[in-house]
Amino acid sequence: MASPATRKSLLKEKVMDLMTSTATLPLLFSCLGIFGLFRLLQWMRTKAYLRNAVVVITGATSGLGKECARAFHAAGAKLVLCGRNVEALEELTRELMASHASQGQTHKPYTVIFDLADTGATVAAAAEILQCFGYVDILINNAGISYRGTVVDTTVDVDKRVMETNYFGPIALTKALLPSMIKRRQGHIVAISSIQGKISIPFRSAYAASKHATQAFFDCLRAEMEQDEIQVTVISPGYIHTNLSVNAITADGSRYGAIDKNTAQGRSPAEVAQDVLAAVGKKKKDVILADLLPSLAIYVRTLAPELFFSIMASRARKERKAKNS
Ligand SMILES: NC(=O)C1=CN([C@@H]2O[C@H](COP(=O)(O)OP(=O)(O)OC[C@H]3O[C@@H](n4cnc5c(N)ncnc54)[C@H](OP(=O)(O)O)[C@@H]3O)[C@@H](O)[C@H]2O)C=CC1
Ligand SMILES: CCCCCCCCCCCCCCCC(=O)OCC(=O)COP(=O)(O)O
Repeated sequence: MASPATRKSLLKEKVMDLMTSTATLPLLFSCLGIFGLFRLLQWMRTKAYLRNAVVVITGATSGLGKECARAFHAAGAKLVLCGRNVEALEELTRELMASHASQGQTHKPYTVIFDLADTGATVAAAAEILQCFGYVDILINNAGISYRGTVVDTTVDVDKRVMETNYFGPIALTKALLPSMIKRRQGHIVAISSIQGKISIPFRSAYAASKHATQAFFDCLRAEMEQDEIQVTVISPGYIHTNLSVNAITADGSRYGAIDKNTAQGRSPAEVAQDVLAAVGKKKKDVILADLLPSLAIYVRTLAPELFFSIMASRARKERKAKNS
């Protein structure tokens, strides 16, 4: 019997033979060529899909929404920027018009001002949005607020406020824009959810519930819309370095007002916006944009729920202890 060293060198020889044989090399180059060609075609299709597309972005005044506005504008999209803060949207419009980030033609964005927590205003805003370019190709439901608090201390009004902004607002806007998309047999709805739309962590009940509801709603919509050729993409990011925690509301409805360590250490919103652009361009259905641990946590929640629940309970104990000490 050959020694391990001899076996290793025999194997190496065989691999080298195979690699350099007249049949393998052309096959290898053909595979690489086909892969390269496939990537090139995919890149060209993505570019064509986004160029001149009418893209509506909610929550464009800050954080991820603002970065999505920059990314989609540079990709040549026709933007409708939505938010509550007129000055912030006007400033962003000026910045985009002055920017030279795109190599191709860019378009002057429209702005539509409304509060997503007000369903009537949201439905009226949809009509205004449709008037901007006459139709909508891509709606990015990005606006949202977070929350921090214990279930027992939190008033139902706070739960409702979070649900209004993160769930009822986006679904009202989606429902108001869908008929025109269906008529054109063309459209793409994007929901910016969260890892917390897949798993629930302690002291985030209202936020996690709103994001789970978002995931469920848009999963149903995707199935229903297939026959009308409307695309639905749900994107679930991990922590992003934005003002989300600063703007979060607490158990009594007051502003949290601080940037959390996890948020501060989160990904840059510009980077995440590039991932959103790529996911939309490739018409992905469900995308997780997070590190290994949160991604693993989703599998643990499904495959070993008891383990996940005990990890969360211990997390709750630790956080409570840290707060009380
Ligand atoms: N940051 C993170 O760690 C993560 C964020 N996300 C999600 O990303 C999305 C964007 O959040 P992010 O950029 O981080 O946070 P920001 O707080 O920076 O941005 C939130 C945006 O939502 C808008 N908004 C909030 N409430 C309303 C409302 N009632 N009506 C209209 N617009 C409103 C804000 O507008 P205004 O300026 O008027 O307040 C702002 O433009 C959210 O859906 C969030 O859940 C998901 C995972 C992680
Ligand atoms: C044996 C292996 C066990 C592995 C399981 C590990 C479980 C680790 C838990 C990880 C929890 C990750 C939570 C991530 C939360 C997140 O990314 O949220 C994104 C947000 O939406 C942030 O909003 P917030 O307001 O909470 O800042």
